[in-house]
Amino acid sequence: MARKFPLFLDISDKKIVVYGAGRIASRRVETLLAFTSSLTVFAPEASEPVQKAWKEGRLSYSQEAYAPDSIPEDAFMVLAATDSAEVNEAIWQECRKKKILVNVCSNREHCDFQFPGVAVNGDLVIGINAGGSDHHLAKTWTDKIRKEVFQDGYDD
Ligand SMILES: C[C@@]1(CC(=O)O)C2=NC(=C\c3[nH]c(c(CCC(=O)O)c3CC(=O)O)Cc3[nH]c(c(CC(=O)O)c3CCC(=O)O)/C=C3\N/C(=C\2)[C@@H](CCC(=O)O)[C@]3(C)CC(=O)O)/[C@H]1CCC(=O)O
Ligand SMILES: NC(=O)c1ccc[n+]([C@@H]2O[C@H](COP(=O)([O-])OP(=O)(O)OC[C@H]3O[C@@H](n4cnc5c(N)ncnc54)[C@H](O)[C@@H]3O)[C@@H](O)[C@H]2O)c1
Repeated sequence: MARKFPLFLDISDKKIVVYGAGRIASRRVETLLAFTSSLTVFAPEASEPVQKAWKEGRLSYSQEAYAPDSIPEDAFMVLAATDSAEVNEAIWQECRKKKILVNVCSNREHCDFQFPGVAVNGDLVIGINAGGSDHHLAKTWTDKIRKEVFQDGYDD
């Protein structure tokens, strides 16, 4: 796979739609909430952290499964993160048709962009990507960098 270019986007006022609210979607929602409050989550069942964020008014949540041809035309970015590869593929197809940026967590070939490991501390934002072929490498470096960022990282 081609090496990916890190792009630091202002997504604070962009509409982002996430399908799924399980382990993977919740991890990604938590990351995104550090950058935007314009997030809508669709899933029949939502994890505790997603429900909590919803009750706190930090995101919108609809307890609905993905329905064909329902993705908002004005969505800037969509994450297909359900536990059904078929549903994720259908979301991918619809986004391609509507020219919406899409990430499919179950198929790295169907990602306009890959979701990075992220470490944030104030204005410092570090995104990690290992190309998609070694998820453990991405996780190892994300864990390492997060530790560094939260220690006194300014000492040399
Ligand atoms: C960085 C991070 C961000 C995040 O997810 O938040 C991330 N994956 C993380 C962890 C992780 N991923 C997987 C496991 C279980 C591994 C195991 O058990 O062996 C673990 C470990 C865990 O979860 O602990 C499995 C997996 N991952 C992908 C597929 C599908 C495929 O490869 O086709 C499958 C098989 C699913 C299945 O079996 O169906 C695909 C992608 N995962 C990506 C990102 C994208 C770029 C990756 C890169 O940089 O190289 C990419 C390519 C596309 C995308 O989704 O954007 C996060 C680490 C940071 C953190 O932990 O915070
Ligand atoms: N990219 C990654 O880093 C990574 C890592 C591990 C697994 N995965 C992939 O992620 C998928 C999801 O894993 P998980 O652990 O989050 O699953 P999970 O079982 O914790 O959550 C699944 C979620 O999908 C929702 N859902 C199911 N059908 C839906 C539909 N039709 N419309 C909307 N939402 C729907 C459920 O309500 C639930 O919220 C796995 O199947 C695997 O393919 C990706």
